[in-house]
Amino acid sequence: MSALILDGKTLAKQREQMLKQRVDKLELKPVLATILVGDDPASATYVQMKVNACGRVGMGSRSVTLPETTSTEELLATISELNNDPQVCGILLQHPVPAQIDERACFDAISIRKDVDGVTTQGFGRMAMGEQAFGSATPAGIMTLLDHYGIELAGKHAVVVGRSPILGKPMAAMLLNANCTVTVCHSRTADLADQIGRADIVVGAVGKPELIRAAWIKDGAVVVDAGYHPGGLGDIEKDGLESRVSALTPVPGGVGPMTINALISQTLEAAELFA
Ligand SMILES: NC(=O)C1=CN([C@@H]2O[C@H](COP(=O)(O)OP(=O)(O)OC[C@H]3O[C@@H](n4cnc5c(N)ncnc54)[C@H](OP(=O)(O)O)[C@@H]3O)[C@@H](O)[C@H]2O)C=CC1
Ligand SMILES: Nc1nc(=O)c2c([nH]1)NC[C@@H]1CN(c3ccc(C(=O)N[C@@H](CCC(=O)O)C(=O)O)cc3)C=[N+]21
Repeated sequence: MSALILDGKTLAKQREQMLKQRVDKLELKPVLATILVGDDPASATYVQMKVNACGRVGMGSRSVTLPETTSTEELLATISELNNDPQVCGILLQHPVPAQIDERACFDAISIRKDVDGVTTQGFGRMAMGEQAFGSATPAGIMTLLDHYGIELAGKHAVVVGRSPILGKPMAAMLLNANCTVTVCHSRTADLADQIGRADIVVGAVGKPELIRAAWIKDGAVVVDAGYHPGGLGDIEKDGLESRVSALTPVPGGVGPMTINALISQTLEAAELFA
């Protein structure tokens, strides 16, 4: 057996063609506002990738950059301006923000209609309850990828490793909504290897290079790796996996491009729904 490669890079490109056609039909071009606080080079690169993706599908973007010393109040004021700007359809606040800022308060200040990155408490709650909401971009992108490749979810045991507000937790809720039986593991999980060994679907969202060992994963599983570390390593060790699992996301070229695609796709939806 050779694993099906869940090629997010190619799927994101295909979906951009469709998005472009939808953008071209709109009278006003949708604008995504990006907010980058501080000067972390990796964050700046990610934000630039999002801005570039907007450009490729014909959407506009507005990049706000704030200094490392920004206070919560200053960031809240910026968000409030963007909430009130009728040209702006979506707001992305790049995580993480500097430590002096109350990130949760700032995420939650984003208008629910403009929360195209799915970071607000209200958006999370609505998504978890199955109401209309924009999902958190990374797990939403993963769900689109799994759906595109026809990966069956109902009745499957999914093990999500990580419970962060924008990745692990919403991922677990989305898989639950798709009728998986979901286990969520985290840093206090006592028997990670055993939990992973029971998974039909494994999602690595830990942020530690190859913490999840290939040997823990059972034959035929679906392996989704959200991690990305220097040297092209993910959160999941891939040695020997390709010949014995049923499907696998590459790193890079798997989850990352789908995250960006989910963000711009939800920005367009916001424009179509609310502009
Ligand atoms: N491709 C993409 O678009 C994106 C990729 N990422 C990547 O995904 C990964 C996770 O990101 P993010 O969720 O933001 O990270 P966080 O650091 O916010 O969360 C990491 C999670 O992993 C858990 N964890 C840490 N150590 C262990 C351990 N030894 N055993 C089990 N669980 C552990 C933590 O548990 P606890 O809660 O107990 O502390 C926490 O819930 C990173 O590699 C990041 O780069 C992130 C966002 C987008
Ligand atoms: N509010 C918020 N929302 C986010 O969605 C968010 C965030 N903050 N903070 C940081 C993480 C990280 N993130 C990535 C997006 C794309 C790639 C991506 O496309 N990576 C390429 C590789 C890129 C390269 O080569 O450097 C790939 O995996 O193929 C990676 C990581 C979104 N994040």
